[in-house]
Amino acid sequence: MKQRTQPEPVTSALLRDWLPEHEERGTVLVVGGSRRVPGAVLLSGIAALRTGAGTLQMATAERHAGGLGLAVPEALVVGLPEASSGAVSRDAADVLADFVPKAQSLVIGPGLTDVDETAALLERLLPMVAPDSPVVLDAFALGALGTHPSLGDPVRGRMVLTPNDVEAGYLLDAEVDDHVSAAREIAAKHDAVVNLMGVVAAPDGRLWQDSTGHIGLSTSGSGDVLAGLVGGLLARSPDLALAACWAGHVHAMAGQRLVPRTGLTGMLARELLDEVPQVLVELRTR
Ligand SMILES: NC(=O)C1=CN([C@@H]2O[C@H](COP(=O)(O)OP(=O)(O)OC[C@H]3O[C@@H](n4cnc5c(N)ncnc54)[C@H](O)[C@@H]3O)[C@@H](O)[C@H]2O)[C@@H](O)CC1
Ligand SMILES: Nc1ncnc2c1ncn2[C@@H]1O[C@H](COP(=O)(O)OP(=O)(O)O)[C@@H](O)[C@H]1O
Repeated sequence: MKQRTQPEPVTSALLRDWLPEHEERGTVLVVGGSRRVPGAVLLSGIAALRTGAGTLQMATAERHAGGLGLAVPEALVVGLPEASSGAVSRDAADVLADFVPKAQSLVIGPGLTDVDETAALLERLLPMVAPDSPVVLDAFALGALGTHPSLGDPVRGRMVLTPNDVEAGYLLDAEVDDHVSAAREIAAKHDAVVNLMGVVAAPDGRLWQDSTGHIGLSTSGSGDVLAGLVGGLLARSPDLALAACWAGHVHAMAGQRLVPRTGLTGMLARELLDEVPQVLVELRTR
């Protein structure tokens, strides 16, 4: 396929034709959280429910699993062993072996906080993923992939990466000077669809740029919400580029609408979760 030089703009019209109509809603498994950042996996999990997960499973450090279950009664929660650092331990793979192969889409990374434990965990988890299930990698899962690129081999062609600029730097092992070329390089290097700050790149050269969005989206937890939005869409349609463009657009539209109302607060991430359904309704009916 001829490589695009200029990204195609993401528009509501383009996306509306893409919105996955079939309501087959699968199971989304979110793996994340830690002693230090227990809420990240919750933000991703609720976001996945908002965009399409029929069944949500959240796997996180044992000490927080009960609280998650109360916060999201619709979800199944899995308690995972912790490493001494408080991060989810690589031994969590023993517990997750019962869940990973059955998930229609997976989101791994939000709230994981130790790159060595995360890399060792991914090394065992990714080969377990069902052959046609896509995987969203975010946060420390991206740092792990950046330092050990071969971790992605078992799911090559089935990954969506949602890096921020720091994570993109690890994935490239270089400075990020512009989002278009960085997204394109990461997509080619890791054979993955990438959503980097509103630029979506596919390994086959397709490229989109979303002019929506707002600086206010750069706030704690916002990336966890984005990763969950992608995971929920992937439970409805295995089209990686669709999920990355749609999730990014909904995330950006919600942020653009919220910031004037809420200001640049540090609680935008949870407000995004409540804004998403309204944005989806609007996009469908435009
Ligand atoms: N208040 C916070 O700091 C929050 C942090 N969150 C989560 O907490 C975790 C840590 O986030 P921070 O922003 O503090 O992370 P850092 O600012 O320490 O690092 C940012 C990213 O760089 C990469 N990285 C850092 N050190 C690395 C290393 N030694 N080798 C390879 N890659 C490395 C990781 O992918 C990491 O996600 C992430 O899972 C993130 O999702 C968010 O969920 C929300 C709240
Ligand atoms: N200035 C911006 N314009 C548009 N989108 C943004 C902007 N800042 C952040 N975002 C979006 O929000 C996401 C999360 O931002 P980030 O600062 O990485 O939050 P987190 O620390 O939770 O990962 C980014 O991946 C990007 O999609």
